[in-house]
Amino acid sequence: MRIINANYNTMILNLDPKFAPIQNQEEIKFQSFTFSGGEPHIKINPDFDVNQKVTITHRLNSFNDLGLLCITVDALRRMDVKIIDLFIPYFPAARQDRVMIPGEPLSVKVYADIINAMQLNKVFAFDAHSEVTPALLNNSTVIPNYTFIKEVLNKIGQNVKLISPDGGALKKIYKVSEFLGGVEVVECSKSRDVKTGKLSGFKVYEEDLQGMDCLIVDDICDGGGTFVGLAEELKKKNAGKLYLAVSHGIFNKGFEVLNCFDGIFTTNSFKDFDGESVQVIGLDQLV
Ligand SMILES: O=P(O)(O)OC[C@H]1O[C@@H](O)[C@H](O)[C@@H]1O
Repeated sequence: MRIINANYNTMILNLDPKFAPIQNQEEIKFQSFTFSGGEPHIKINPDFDVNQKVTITHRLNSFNDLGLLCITVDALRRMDVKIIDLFIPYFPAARQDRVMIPGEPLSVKVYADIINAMQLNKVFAFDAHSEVTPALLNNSTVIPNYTFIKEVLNKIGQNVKLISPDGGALKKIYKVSEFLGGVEVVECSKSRDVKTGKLSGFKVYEEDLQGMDCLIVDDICDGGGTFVGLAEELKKKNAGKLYLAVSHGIFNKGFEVLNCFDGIFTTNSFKDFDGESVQVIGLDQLV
């Protein structure tokens, strides 16, 4: 999947310069800062041809990040830039894609509505949690996790089974398997207590894994409970080495809780990692 279309001249505006997922493309210079009242501000260097397409790349992990994006698009429009694309590595609130109990928001729609109001040319999102995100977003393209998982297999070897943690992930994992030339998939399911939302159990739909190495593939690792629980079930079925590959690494409980894994892989879509127990495949290698 390529965000840059060779038919256009494209300038990149990396709102988080450390992130820089698109390489070898000319960048627009800017200064951004926060006013003492807390409002974000940006000054874009006008020294570029506004008839080119501008692709903004930005981690939208908070409403402050969204605020900076909104004023950036406004500034570009006022400079007369007509074609603006956006690359969102981790779509915010993508998991809040349904209202479970009255009183909750449909947060993913709130973010999508705000982005739609900017009337962007194209919006790219990396491995959005469910099909709800692209359904709500205008002109959107989801960049799948295929090349990420391919890179992971390049590191751990091809002789693994792909593990889908739950029914929701099944459609995606079969596409990954097809992309990788038919790597075998093991289907699993997880159940939650309806009232508390807590995980209550896992099923692995294979009798005996016979020492085979297993790679669990999912979009997000948050606390890690899903993967620790599933790892226990896989071990009960005689799995060999266990690996975990998640597109978006939140890891809010750290890596100690995940020490049942022989290797953990993620991207820098959500944050950067420094000397931690995870192997990071940067999005600059994947998009
Ligand atoms: O178990 P933790 O890591 O907290 O949550 C991650 C899981 O929760 C889901 O939304 C994700 O798709 C993943 O399956």
